[in-house]
Amino acid sequence: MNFTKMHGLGNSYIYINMFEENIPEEKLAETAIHLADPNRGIGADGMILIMPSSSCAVKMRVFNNDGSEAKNCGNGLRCVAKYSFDKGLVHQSQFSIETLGGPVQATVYPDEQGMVQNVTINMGQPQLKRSQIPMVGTQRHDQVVGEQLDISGEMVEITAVSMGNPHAVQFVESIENAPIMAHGPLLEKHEAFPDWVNVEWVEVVSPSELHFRVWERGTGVTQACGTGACAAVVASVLNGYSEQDVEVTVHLLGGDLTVTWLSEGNVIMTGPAEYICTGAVYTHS
Ligand SMILES: N[C@H](CCC[C@H](N)C(=O)O)C(=O)O
Repeated sequence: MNFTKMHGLGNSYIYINMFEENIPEEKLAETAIHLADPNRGIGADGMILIMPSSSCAVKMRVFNNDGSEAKNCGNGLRCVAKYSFDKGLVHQSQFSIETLGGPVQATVYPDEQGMVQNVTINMGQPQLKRSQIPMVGTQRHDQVVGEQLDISGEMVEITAVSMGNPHAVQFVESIENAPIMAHGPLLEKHEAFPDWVNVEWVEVVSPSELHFRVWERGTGVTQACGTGACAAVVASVLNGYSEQDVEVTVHLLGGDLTVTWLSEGNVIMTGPAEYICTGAVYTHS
């Protein structure tokens, strides 16, 4: 089976062009685990399928390296957009991409050689209701902003945002001291999140500049999380650290994204998308 490995700020996935390849539905999870395995496969944060769509130009499906499927992936969307334009799956520089979390709008910026370096994705509106995260619990408010959560006897304060996939954002004084390895796994599978959750820590530099780290659901620590960066900016506005219609630079481990939460509702994310390699991989029959 042919593949293309790509990354967005070091968040890498094995991309399969399903216009040319086929993986049976019941084999998708195990194939993602195999391809992402650095010892027995290729090595990446997961697998992303680029598929025909009946409603958009192309469709994206995302699988973490534990085989779980996610409804959205910001770094993946930028790479899907680049691949689709470069390989002629689409012929305009603006087009729609179907995700399990709903359609998004991509804009690619080809350079003089016609190759795409940067991509903007209109991610649509964040979901903020407790039931939309989803999050369970007996709290009164329908939005989860600065809510206390008990993780093995330690209280943390989280703001929950869905970008099609769930995120729990914490604001910390110093990103360097964020307890990522200690708290990440505990929060990822916390009973308050029936579908588990992506966990982010944010240090506010200014209303237009954030430091960001992430423990991803189904993967663990990654270099970058595009939907997480969007969730972090939305949470920063909800907590009064930033404002809508202000372009925020988010410093992730793997590099920077710019994110704006427009007052009309949509979240706009811009950043790079890069090829690593292409090849053929042996898959178990
Ligand atoms: N781990 C995520 C999927 C990948 C999202 C991330 N890599 C991004 O760039 O948004 C989840 O289970 O919701």
